[in-house]
Amino acid sequence: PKHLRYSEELNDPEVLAMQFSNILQLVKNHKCAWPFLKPVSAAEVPDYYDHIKYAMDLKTMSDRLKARYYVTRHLFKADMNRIFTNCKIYNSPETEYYQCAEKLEIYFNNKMKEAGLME
Ligand SMILES: COc1cccc2onc(N)c12
Repeated sequence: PKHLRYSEELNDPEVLAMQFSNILQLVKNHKCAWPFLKPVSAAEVPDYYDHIKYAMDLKTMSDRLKARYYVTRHLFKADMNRIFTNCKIYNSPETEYYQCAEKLEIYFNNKMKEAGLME
């Protein structure tokens, strides 16, 4: 029956890539995604890379997706969560950046749950 997700389909890299692509597109289109669309500029934020050793952004994630890097949901989640944790390390809670990270994280987790990728 269609509702049964056979093991190979759950882990099929092609199926996962499609799901990650759909979720990544939705996240990029969220109104709170704007601070995270591209790498933080060292020119605009000179001390950023003194604080943040493992930077991540949504453009880099798109490049990694295209390069077939995301072969498991753990790898995809790890990069997305890095975006949120970096933002909460560098920015204080009352900033728009921090509050965008919180809202985008809730949205991301809901989309992952809807796709059955959050167990
Ligand atoms: C344009 O994004 C930024 C500008 C300035 C500081 C920042 O911390 N985290 C960010 N995404 C960020």
